[in-house]
Amino acid sequence: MIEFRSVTKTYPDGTHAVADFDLVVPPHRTTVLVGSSGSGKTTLLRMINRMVEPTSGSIEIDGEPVADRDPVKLRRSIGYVLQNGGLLPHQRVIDNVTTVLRLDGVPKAAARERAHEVLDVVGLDAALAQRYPSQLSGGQQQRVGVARALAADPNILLMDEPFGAVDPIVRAELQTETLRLQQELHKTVVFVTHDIDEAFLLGDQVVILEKSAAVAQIGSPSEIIENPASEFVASFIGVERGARALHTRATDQGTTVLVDANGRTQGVLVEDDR
Ligand SMILES: Nc1ncnc2c1ncn2[C@@H]1O[C@H](COP(=O)(O)OP(=O)(O)OP(=O)(O)O)[C@@H](O)[C@H]1O
Repeated sequence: MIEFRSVTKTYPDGTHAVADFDLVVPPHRTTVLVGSSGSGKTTLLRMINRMVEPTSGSIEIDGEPVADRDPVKLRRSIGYVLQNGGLLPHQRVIDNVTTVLRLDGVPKAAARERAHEVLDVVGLDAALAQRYPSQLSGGQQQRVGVARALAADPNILLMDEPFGAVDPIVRAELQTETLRLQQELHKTVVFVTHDIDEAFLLGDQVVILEKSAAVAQIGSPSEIIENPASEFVASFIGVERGARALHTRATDQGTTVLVDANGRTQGVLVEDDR
């Protein structure tokens, strides 16, 4: 479990990135922080692994303040995936993936074996291990980024807009892959995005943020869609737009279909006991 208690972050230039933030991140689930640009998502994420220090308040992992941990060891114990993969361009894929293991003192052969294992887990062909990052597609680079984050088998995985830089088709593929991985691995994932559809797809718990990381609503996707806490949330999740605003329409065949705000039929209404 990760817990934020009354956390604030004011950058030296006076920007209030985070003001009095509280959150419990449950273990083995995916928590998604979603909000517009500048709402403080990245700052929150980076305070978990001490890449950013809070101005006040505390962050605890399983009851222990991260401030009491050695920052370097803490960082190595937490998986971190960045938007552009964050891969070292002059190192082959295999060496990118083994970096943290080697720093942790794992012998070379064992580290390589583990790297091949995680590359397989994220669905990458073993032949790609010898390539340099620039010889991979954007989607493949992101998979390597995930493999590298998983190599040391951390309990916690931080993902900062990991699919922001790939095209919509690859993005959808990587999202599906993330859901599959999480069903297998049950990590405690904190995922940052500005895309509400991605948040609803991946999040067990979704945290909608306004300016300075003010919490607009926390809940499961169903809870938020069924009961938006404010006008801001309703508008942010697009209650009146697209696929979130479904209307029933009777067809000539006597069935009832659901039609979205653009007039496109999205499905058939089926009565059942669920
Ligand atoms: N090192 C810094 N120095 C000063 N201000 C900063 C620094 N890093 C971030 N900020 C400011 O803090 C606020 C929150 O930034 P942050 O990157 O956490 O937001 P975000 O929600 O992740 O945004 P985005 O989606 O654009 O990445 C912004 O106003 C930003 O300009």
